[in-house]
Amino acid sequence: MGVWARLDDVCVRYGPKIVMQNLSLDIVEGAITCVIGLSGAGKSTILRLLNGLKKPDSGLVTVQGREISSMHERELIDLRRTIGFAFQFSALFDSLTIGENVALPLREHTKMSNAEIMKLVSETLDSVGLAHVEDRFPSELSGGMVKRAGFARAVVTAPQAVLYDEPTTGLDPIITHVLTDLIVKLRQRLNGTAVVVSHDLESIYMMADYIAMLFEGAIVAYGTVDEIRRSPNPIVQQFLQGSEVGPIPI
Ligand SMILES: Nc1ncnc2c1ncn2[C@@H]1O[C@H](COP(=O)(O)OP(=O)(O)OP(=O)(O)O)[C@@H](O)[C@H]1O
Repeated sequence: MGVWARLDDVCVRYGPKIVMQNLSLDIVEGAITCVIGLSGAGKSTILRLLNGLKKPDSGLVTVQGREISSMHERELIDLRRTIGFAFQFSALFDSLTIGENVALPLREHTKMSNAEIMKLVSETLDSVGLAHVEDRFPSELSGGMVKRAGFARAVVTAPQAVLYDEPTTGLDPIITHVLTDLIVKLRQRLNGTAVVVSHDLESIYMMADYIAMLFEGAIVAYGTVDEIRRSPNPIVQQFLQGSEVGPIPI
């Protein structure tokens, strides 16, 4: 199994605060890796490292075999064309229609004609179960539909990898199930890699090929769903059982 991206001995600070210490993690190509952990553990920072939005203070970040931590912005922009990002709150522009929101990456990154763009937008919206909403505005859709539109925008350029930040947070169990299923289907359709930051265990158990658990900026456990569920590590077990993790020495 290939490696899509690798974090190697990465340290990250925000000002004086150390949020990641000597973290190493391989993201397996063609798989769904879920990153779990308590709030503030550094999960979103992992996504930002993977698309070059955050540079590590030390250590290496390699994506598709290229070391990106020392890349210039121009090269990073090229890299980001191959990585879709589904934001936590979808980040759609309220003043643009759903069709125009989904079209944005195509208008920015390709030389496709308007007709080609609108055709692809319509097909992509169809593939996330949102047919015929191109002319509606985000405020006219339900929370679950807005999330789907955010997924459509993340995948419209057929990226090699898609990063999802809390894709199901705040949604009811039925919509959570549908969106989780959609992440699996989109990964298959793109034949690519997905990294999902989530603390929704039901959803993670449904979709994860691999789980990486973060605790205080370090990986405390990594493995398949079964391996993580059977982990003898008390930090993992407390997290899975939903109780607060106390100051356990690691
Ligand atoms: N731009 C920033 N400036 C200062 N501190 C930051 C910044 N971004 C993140 N942090 C801090 O870094 C730590 C890790 O943040 P991160 O967002 O990666 O955590 P997370 O696990 O995704 O949390 P959550 O589940 O709450 O989104 C947190 O303590 C956060 O307060």
